[in-house]
Amino acid sequence: MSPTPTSPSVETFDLTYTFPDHSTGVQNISLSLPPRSRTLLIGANGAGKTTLLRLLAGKRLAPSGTIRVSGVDPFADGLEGVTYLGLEWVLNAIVRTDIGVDELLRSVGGDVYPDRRDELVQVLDIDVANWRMHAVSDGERRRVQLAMGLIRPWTVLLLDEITVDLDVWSRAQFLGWLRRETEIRECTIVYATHILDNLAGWPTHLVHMHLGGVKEWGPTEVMMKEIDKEKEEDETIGGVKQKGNSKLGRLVLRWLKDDLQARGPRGEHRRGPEGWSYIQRGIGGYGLESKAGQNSGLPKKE
Ligand SMILES: Nc1ncnc2c1ncn2[C@@H]1O[C@H](COP(=O)(O)OP(=O)(O)OP(=O)(O)O)[C@@H](O)[C@H]1O
Repeated sequence: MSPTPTSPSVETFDLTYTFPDHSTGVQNISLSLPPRSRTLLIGANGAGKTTLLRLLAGKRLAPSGTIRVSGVDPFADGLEGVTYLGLEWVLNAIVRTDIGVDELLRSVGGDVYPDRRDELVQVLDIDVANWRMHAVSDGERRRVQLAMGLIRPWTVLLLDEITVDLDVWSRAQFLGWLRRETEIRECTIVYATHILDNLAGWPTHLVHMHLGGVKEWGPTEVMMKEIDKEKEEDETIGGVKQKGNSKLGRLVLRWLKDDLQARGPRGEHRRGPEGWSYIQRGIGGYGLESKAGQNSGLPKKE
């Protein structure tokens, strides 16, 4: 018999995951995100956000005792109520076929939860009567997909950036709806995103990931303290003056800049007495040096 889920908290205990090719996906992650929290996972490309979300969703096997979602192991117990919306869900072929939105929403429980269906249709501005899925824009298709994924009431929602196609207004409406969900019922959200528009004031918690680990995490107001004290600076990044960014935006830019400096350039080439060598700078191979450059199309010894 599967255990009875408790309140929707998300916890990891010194969680480390190694891919089948022996590279490290995430390492030594300990988090405790309370029920009704809205957590943003922040980190550069390759920091480990998707890997962590997939582990939380029970889609990858974590070492026993390292994850508890609503008090149970999501892989072993296949917890009801956990919704994971990520790339594989977005790529589902059905949403490109000649099918009407009404039929599609019915197929995922629209008639069982009519109030939620109507609310999502309104928030996401979906034309149920006229849209056919083979003839809608990318953003329109994404809105229908979001409605499909969210109609059934979830207790833990794991979102891997899937709002990229939404226009700014629709995304703001959608984020507001997610926020209300955590305010009116017992549910929890973990959201990995690079897009910080309209997110100021949204997250209750921030998790900063770097090279598969969590560098820092905690309630947003604690994490923002450092930036709250500062005067807005005119920092220039990529030749553009960064005036006007939200405090959250400034904090994240600083984190990513520090992370990049700490990691160093990818695949740095170094020329030694025996020719070019290649310094691997990934999670699994940080700082390891090999002679890959000699046979790999990298610059050759002159
Ligand atoms: N199936 C896999 N096998 C081996 N390594 C993988 C696999 N999937 C991802 N990785 C590696 O694990 C690391 C973390 O990847 P992950 O997709 O979790 O990053 P991310 O933070 O979600 O990045 P992004 O912001 O680009 O989506 C990367 O270095 C990636 O190359």
